[in-house]
Amino acid sequence: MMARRPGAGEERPWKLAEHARLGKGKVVGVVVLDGWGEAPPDPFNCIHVADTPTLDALKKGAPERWRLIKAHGTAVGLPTDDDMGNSEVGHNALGAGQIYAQGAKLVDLALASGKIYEGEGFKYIQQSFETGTLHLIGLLSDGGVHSRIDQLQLLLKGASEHGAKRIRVHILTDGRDVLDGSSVTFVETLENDLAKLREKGVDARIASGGGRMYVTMDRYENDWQVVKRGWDAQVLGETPHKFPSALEAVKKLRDDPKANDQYLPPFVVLDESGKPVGPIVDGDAVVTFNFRADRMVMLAKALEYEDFDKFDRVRFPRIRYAGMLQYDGELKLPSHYLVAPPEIERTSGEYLARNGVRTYACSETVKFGHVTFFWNGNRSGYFNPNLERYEEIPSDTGIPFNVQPRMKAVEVAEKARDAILSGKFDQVRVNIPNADMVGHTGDLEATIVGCKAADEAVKIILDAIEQVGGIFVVTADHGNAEDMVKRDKSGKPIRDKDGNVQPLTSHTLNPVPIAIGGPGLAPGATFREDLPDAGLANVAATVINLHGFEAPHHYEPTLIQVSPVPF
Ligand SMILES: O=C(O)[C@H](O)COP(=O)(O)O
Ligand SMILES: [Mn+2]
Ligand SMILES: [Mn+2]
Repeated sequence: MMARRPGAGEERPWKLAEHARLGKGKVVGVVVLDGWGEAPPDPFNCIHVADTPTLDALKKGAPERWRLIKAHGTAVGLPTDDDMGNSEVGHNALGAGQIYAQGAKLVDLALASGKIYEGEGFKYIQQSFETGTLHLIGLLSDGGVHSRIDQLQLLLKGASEHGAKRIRVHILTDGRDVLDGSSVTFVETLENDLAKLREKGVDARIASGGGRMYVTMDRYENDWQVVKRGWDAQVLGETPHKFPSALEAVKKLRDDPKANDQYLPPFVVLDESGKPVGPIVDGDAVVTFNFRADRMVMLAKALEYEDFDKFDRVRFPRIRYAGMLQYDGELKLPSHYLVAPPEIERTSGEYLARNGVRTYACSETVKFGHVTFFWNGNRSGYFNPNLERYEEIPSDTGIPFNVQPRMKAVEVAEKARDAILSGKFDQVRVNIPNADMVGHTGDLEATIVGCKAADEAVKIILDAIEQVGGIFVVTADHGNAEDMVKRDKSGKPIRDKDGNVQPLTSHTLNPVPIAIGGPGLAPGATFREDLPDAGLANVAATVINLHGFEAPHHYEPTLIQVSPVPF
């Protein structure tokens, strides 16, 4: 159910009413376990296999304070209930307390109605079509987390019908939100579409490519070299790997036994005379066709900012650039975009800041923006710098996360512990990344180690909450590590003729747990039983209650009830 939003003219005070039964002044620890879903026990359920005494105790210890909530599909604003959850929509829902139609859906609607071609962003890039090339850069898969190939197909068709005569696609192979190895089929599909466009007289080709985790799609400024590798291929047309076609590139590069879609090296496609077919030059138009923000912001900065010192761009072409969406509402980046992003407003972070609640948020780099930027409705920065402190622990760079599966979980938890014990904060919020980041590698052994580290991190935080008489909320943003194998329709792992299974690197459709507790929680506070379909968006009202306030009326309802406890 979409939240009821206040209508025009309806008064919308920022001051929150005091909760009738829950007091103020307790420290509330909010832990988001990234990629931690609930699934039946199974050898491919790494959370089940891992030693996780802290989370097990929450589940078994107080059944009236542990439950499951929905974290995928329409419950988090995605187009359908076949869409797995992800960090962006998950943290948006957790922080905003309301369900917004998300980027994937907004782009679907704009493409279906044709409104995308009437908007300012498209009209802006269209000015380059007469003399320049239209470049489309983004993730090539049907994962639906950052982009969708069917949207790219519609955009290619629509752009050519609206005047684009020369189109170059710069692909990023996936293997993370979809199965490893599927890149070959996606490239074949795209090559077919481009061939059809060529038959219609449009000069359309794939110009460059690379694996998303090694080329372009870094996030939160963890490693600018990733973006530079993409820049060299997409803008300069210069990479060590050169091929006559993208299909050949992907097939040949995958021949290396260590290769996978996520980490394919960058390549460019050459024409018959040995020249790159599509470097980006003055007068061209560029669209980054991912709808999701986090892994496009860095490239958007490189494409848009005149002043830029993150790497040597060598050439800074004068282009017309538009994002599929505007990726950062605070930075207004990029300034041109094809589809207006969801206007996520009146988030719990803003309400709490305006009601004097002091907040500390922390994660390591690869998830830092999740508990800050996504949590606050895709808004970077503080609501009130005097009340908020956001701290980032640098993530490991240059290695896949199965190499160091404990990641910085304990370091993040120790920062949270110190913040809890300091007495300076009312809310201490963290994201613990392991189950997700290691789960995405498809390495089961490493994921089990990662889940154990995440459990240890939770214990450190719960111990600190115990010490200060506080309250905890432990939940997750979507599933991942609880199901690590490709299954058939009946749920059985699919085995090839040698008995091997294929690891599932993506998120899942599973619900996630939420647990509340701590010495500061009112004895009569338990989960309600009248909200069987509750999802992540119900968490914000819950957290606001635990700070001693009633939640705003237009929020999804709180998960808790408080019965008076007789003396
Ligand atoms: O960007 C990624 O790492 C994956 O596509 C999605 O993972 P996340 O939604 O947990 O960030
Ligand atoms: Mn996540
Ligand atoms: Mn993930």
